[in-house]
Amino acid sequence: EAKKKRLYNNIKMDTDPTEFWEMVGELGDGAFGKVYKAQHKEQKRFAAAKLCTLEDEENLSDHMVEIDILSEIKHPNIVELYEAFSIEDKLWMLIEYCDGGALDSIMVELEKPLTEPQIAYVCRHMTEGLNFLHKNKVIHRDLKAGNVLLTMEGGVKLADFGVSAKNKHTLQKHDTFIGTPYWMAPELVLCETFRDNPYDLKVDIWSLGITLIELAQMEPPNSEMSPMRVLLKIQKSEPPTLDQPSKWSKEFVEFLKKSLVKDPQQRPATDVLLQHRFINCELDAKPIKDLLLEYKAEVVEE
Ligand SMILES: COc1ccc(Nc2ncnc(-c3cccnc3Nc3cc(NC(=O)c4cccc(C(F)(F)F)c4)ccc3C)n2)cc1
Repeated sequence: EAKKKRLYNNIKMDTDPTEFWEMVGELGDGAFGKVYKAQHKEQKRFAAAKLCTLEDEENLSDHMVEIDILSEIKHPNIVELYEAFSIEDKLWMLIEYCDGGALDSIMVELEKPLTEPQIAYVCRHMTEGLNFLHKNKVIHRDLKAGNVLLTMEGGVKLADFGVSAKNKHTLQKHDTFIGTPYWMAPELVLCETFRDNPYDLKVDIWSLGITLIELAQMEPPNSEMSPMRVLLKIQKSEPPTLDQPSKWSKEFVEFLKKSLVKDPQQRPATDVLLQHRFINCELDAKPIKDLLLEYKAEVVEE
């Protein structure tokens, strides 16, 4: 009963969020349900509001895990949960609104990849966020540019919009859902039934490396292949590399070589990567803020 009590103390029960928040736009209508842009009636701050209609007890507990994680994980490089409401069979989650949007949409809109200074800045903050998640025994499991949000003042926030978001805690029951395979670590591909493996947080280190290649080339490696073919390729091939290594600094090439190691035991943890010279230096927000100004100009033009 205590656990149930704890689970519910992060949620305002039998309260309608529209008492406090005004829905001012729509952000998405995906597998996860409807997502609105909302503004607090008093504080005027913005939020992304996800409405989940609860089918059954099971998916309520799934949403609870997500709320539980986001309630205990407060870090500048992880999206912040402002508050959650439950009313009848509806569950609302209000997340800090990141006005830059997701990194993959920015590259698609601008039709170009990121520059190395932009990649180094994003990589530093993604690694800080991952480090915090891992210290709290949370595995992301679906790291990719589409799950990285930016803010106009240069904030970089890890998010998770995937349906796999529910199975985050290592103690979660085995999830049957396979995440997007392109970013998947070899050991995850090898034995999909892999569970409670001590190195399982190392899967995020591999996906971080794949995400950096995605930021440099707009697509992850093997994106031209079908998801099924990719699973086999990841498992039997050497780790992927940048298409044109000579175009990039040796620090970047070396950072990738470290994160994309097939054996999870040999793959470095986040605290080791944070010491690497590719990201352990003065990183300026300006390149990312310039990228966002370009992006906003582009979007306004349309
Ligand atoms: C289309 O243009 C835009 C412009 C701005 C934004 N900004 C924005 N800012 C914040 N959230 C969102 C968002 C968009 C679509 C769906 N969900 C969004 N946020 C959100 C995220 C979550 N959950 C997580 O991100 C999450 C879940 C589990 C674990 C984790 C993590 F491991 F990262 F901590 C993160 C829950 C509820 C919501 C509303 N979108 C998005 C698209």
